[in-house]
Order: sequence, then C-alpha cells, then structure tokens
Amino acid sequence: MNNIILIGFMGSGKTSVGRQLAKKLQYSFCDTDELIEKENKTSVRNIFSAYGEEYFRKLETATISDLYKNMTRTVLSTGGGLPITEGNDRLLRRLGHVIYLKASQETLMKRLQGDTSRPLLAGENVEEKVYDLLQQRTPIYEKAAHFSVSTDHKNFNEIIDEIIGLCNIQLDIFCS
Ligand SMILES: Nc1ncnc2c1ncn2[C@@H]1O[C@H](COP(=O)(O)OP(=O)(O)O)[C@@H](O)[C@H]1O
Ligand SMILES: O=C(O)C1=C[C@@H](OP(=O)(O)O)[C@@H](O)[C@H](O)C1
Ligand SMILES: [Mg+2]
Repeated sequence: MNNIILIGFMGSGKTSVGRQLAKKLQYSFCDTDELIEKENKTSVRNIFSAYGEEYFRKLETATISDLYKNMTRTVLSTGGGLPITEGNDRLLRRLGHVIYLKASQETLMKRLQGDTSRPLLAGENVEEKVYDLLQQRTPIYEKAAHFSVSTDHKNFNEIIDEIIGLCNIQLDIFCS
C-alpha cells in the first residue's frame, strides 16, 4: 500500500499536485490520461472524438487493471471520470491510499478557464456542465476515497503536506 492515488473533478489539481508530490517523496509518477495517450499515440480529446466516451472509459479501466501487477512507491493521478465507472473504485483502493482532491465550483471554474483539452467541457454553458457533473460525481468520489483534501485557497505545498500527513509517510531528508 505504498502508492498514492489522486481522484477528483477536472481541474482539482490531480495531475499537477501528483507530479510535485511524487517529486517530493522521490516516488514514480503516472497519470492515467498520459498513459492512455502514450499507449494510443494520440490525445484524450482525439480518442473522445474518434471513438467516443464509452471507448475511453474502457481504456481507463484496462489501464488501472494493468498497473496492479507491479506498481510500488508511485503517485498515480487519475482522469476525473475514472472512479465513475463501476468497479474502478475497488481497483483503485487495492492499489494504495486513495485521496479525493476537493474543489468548489468557483475554484474549478477559475482553474478550467480557457481550457480546450477536456472534451466534456467543450462548447457553451461550461458552468452548467461543471455544476451538473459535480452534483453527479461528488458522492462517488467521497465513497471511493480513503481521505479527502480540500484544495480551495491552498497552494501546492500545503496540499502536498496534507496528503503526506494523511498517508503517514515518513520523509527521509538527506542533507548533502
Ligand atoms: N492548488 C492550486 N492552486 C493554483 N492552481 C492550481 C491548483 N491546483 C491546480 N491548479 C491549476 O489548475 C489547472 C488544472 O490542474 P490539473 O492538475 O490539470 O487538474 P486535473 O488533473 O485534476 O484536471 C492547472 O493550470 C493547474 O496549475
Ligand atoms: O472528468 C472526466 O470525465 C475527464 C477528465 C480528464 O482528466 P482530468 O480530470 O485530469 O482533467 C480526462 O480524463 C478526460 O477529459 C475526461
Ligand atoms: Mg489531469
């Protein structure tokens, strides 16, 4: 159980917090979107437009199923919709500590402003889309996670230190 899994809504900071957390812990870093893009040699946006959301969800489940074999000392950031697919919560929890990065609608709107990489938020009425998805998904994130961390008005270091505290990880500090 020496892995940390980050879940939460688009824009909650899973990818950016995960990368910095891994660096601080000297852990490996993986992001399910990045693994899928590498494996399929194209962007998440292209996969959605060419094959649809359902196909992308199958790729997500296959990706986390594969990781179980040899993932250790790793921070895994997930795509925001990954825990929504039935059964994925169980797959995530057997990989490690599952942390839900929470953010308010207001914070998310600020962080997602001008984004063009997330197909579910493309086009008009982004605020309404975020609101509806947040209503649907919040209880699922809460149920899937071992711990929740609010990210509103917090910088990356504050969030990272909170996660480390929750997972009870002892940091070895090497002075040279
Ligand atoms: N705590 C934070 N403070 C300020 N900006 C943040 C914070 N968390 C995330 N961001 C910014 O929000 C945007 C989305 O973050 P990202 O890590 O891609 O989220 P996710 O992977 O959850 O969709 C990025 O521009 C990132 O720098
Ligand atoms: O919430 C979602 O359904 C999605 C979130 C995205 O990842 P981020 O949460 O890292 O933005 C990416 O997997 C895809 O666009 C779908
Ligand atoms: Mg991400």
